[in-house]
Amino acid sequence: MSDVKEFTLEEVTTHNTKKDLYMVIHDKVYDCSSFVDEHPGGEEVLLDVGGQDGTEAFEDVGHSDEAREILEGLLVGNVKRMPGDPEPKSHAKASSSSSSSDAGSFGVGLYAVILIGGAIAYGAYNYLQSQQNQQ
Ligand code: HEM
Repeated sequence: MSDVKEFTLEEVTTHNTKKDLYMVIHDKVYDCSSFVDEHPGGEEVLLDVGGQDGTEAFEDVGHSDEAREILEGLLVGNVKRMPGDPEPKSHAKASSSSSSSDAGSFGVGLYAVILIGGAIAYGAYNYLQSQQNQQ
């Protein structure tokens, strides 16, 4: 795709039939018409978000890298935001990155607790052993 076009959200909404199916994902416009029949998740779900912002639907499924590669091949342009257009749906992206960082800090915290707990247990064991040896 050498010529990257710009589409307003209004233009995208007109492409909402099986034969002419556009979808917005992360503020880019994809022409899914050729892929509808091949979609492993079925055509229904694609038709549901046809002409709309499918970012959340796409991200919620947790599509593979392969799916993202296919998506790149379907790219036809960028979204041109007009005043009054809804905000880009970056929800899924933002929440997944924040939740993964939450999970990350929780993981580190848990790791620290296990390490410190282990160290205390080891110390207590050594202490008891030395007490026993003294008797
Ligand atoms: C043009 C956009 C899309 C492309 C290129 C695409 C591509 C794919 C691919 C390649 C798979 C196979 C599994 C994987 O590799 O992740 C898949 C599975 C799936 N997709 Fe999509 N998808 C798109 C949009 C959507 C949307 C908007 C939905 C809405 C919910 C959706 C729902 C699903 C579901 C539910 C599966 C799982 C099917 C199963 O494992 O039984 N997909 N998709």
